Amino acid sequence: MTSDPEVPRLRAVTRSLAGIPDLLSLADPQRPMLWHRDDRGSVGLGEVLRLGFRGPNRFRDAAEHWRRLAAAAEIDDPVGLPGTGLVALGAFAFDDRSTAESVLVVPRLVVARHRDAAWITEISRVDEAGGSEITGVEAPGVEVPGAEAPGSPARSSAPELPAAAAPGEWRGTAFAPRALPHGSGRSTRDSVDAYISGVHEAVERITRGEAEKIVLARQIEGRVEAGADLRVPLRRLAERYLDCWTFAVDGLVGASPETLIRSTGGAVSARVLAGTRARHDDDPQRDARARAQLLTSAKEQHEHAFAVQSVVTALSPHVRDLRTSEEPFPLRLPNVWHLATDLGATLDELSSAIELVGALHPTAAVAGTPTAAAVESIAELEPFDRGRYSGAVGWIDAAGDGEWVIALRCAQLGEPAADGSRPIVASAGGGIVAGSDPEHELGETVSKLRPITEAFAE
Ligand SMILES: C=C(O[C@H]1C=CC=C(C(=O)O)[C@@H]1O)C(=O)O
Repeated sequence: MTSDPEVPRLRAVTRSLAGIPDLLSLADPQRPMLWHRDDRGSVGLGEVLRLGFRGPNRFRDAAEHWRRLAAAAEIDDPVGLPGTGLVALGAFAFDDRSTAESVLVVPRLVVARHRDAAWITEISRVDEAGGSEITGVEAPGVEVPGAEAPGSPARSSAPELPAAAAPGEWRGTAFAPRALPHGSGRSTRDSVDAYISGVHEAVERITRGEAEKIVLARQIEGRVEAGADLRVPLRRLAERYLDCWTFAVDGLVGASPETLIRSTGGAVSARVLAGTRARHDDDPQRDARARAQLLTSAKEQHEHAFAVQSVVTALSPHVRDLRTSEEPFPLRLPNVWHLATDLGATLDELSSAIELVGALHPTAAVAGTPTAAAVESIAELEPFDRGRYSGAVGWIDAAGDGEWVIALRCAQLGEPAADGSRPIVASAGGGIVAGSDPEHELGETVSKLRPITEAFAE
């Protein structure tokens, strides 16, 4: 711990839990904060600190701020696993010019598990309670069911495992193509037409040699009723998309299959996806054909290779012993097949997970190749600000370890209107390369939107 007058001093107290809690049931029904995959994850409750960043330096500024915050923090953490002690969950915008804020949120309480280990962390501001002696925990000395204090310093009492909020209402959300933003100057009738004409234009740009790959997206929108229990769609995502990270951070909810970077104790890994075919669960032969087509399509392999190369190039200066799976493999999700490549490496320097995210973003899986030309084309051809869609979402701890995925298969909730209902916008896109067919690409976005449209259905 160091003293840095410019950052708030936080205190984090972590204790093991004797049992494994059901994380999802603990989440706030209206403002869930969640990071979850299979037998791993965490739920955040309340907010101790929110840091906002914008512009081209948002990753660098966030990494620097977090480093100072972590250095100044008092951490009482006998558990000592990645994600114990001080943590923040975060979501970053895709574009440098986005009006959407990139955030790091430090929850007041974190309940987490990693396989058979579970813990609870309580975080408080030292300065607010007037000195380093504060415990930041309620009812000091009270023995809390389910929480142990293994050999902890005397001044820390065990954080209290909260009760799950009672189940709330869920009546579903219907989505429709998003209305074109007012004054977008488009001659097209609606956002689906705008997407189709955008794909045509992207293919023309690629044919003229202005780029090799451009990832174009479209949006759909709906409203979530006042008081709706968002744990319902989150649980559906978590139970259905077992190979994905289900997340909820500052109103960004989804289940992403693409690990941008996982960095724990010097080991780094990533999963690159690009190349897609719709699944056909009801027709096994058709499904097998879709899988075979994906694996043998020169166009899909080409599109995938761009994405892998972009990650290898961006990661190489920060790691050694970089290895990739030999050939792209088919990743089966409930809605789509993807071509996937896993990467592993050893961290070569003291880069935090957010610094690695900043080095990698935007990969060719969400922007295209070459990056600058692709990002410009996206800004010109998509009639909306992507916000945090195709940005990064994940968590970081005081050691700089963390897990970050590309914000895909997701939707952003807005602030409540006068009647309490909240707007929600879901986005999905695909890589356009030479020879891409606009109707096929549109169909691919429908498949990629399924996790959200189905999770939010009645
Ligand atoms: C841009 C998206 O997916 C990317 C990730 C996997 C496969 C992709 C593709 O095949 O085009 C995209 O690059 C999205 O889901 O919105």
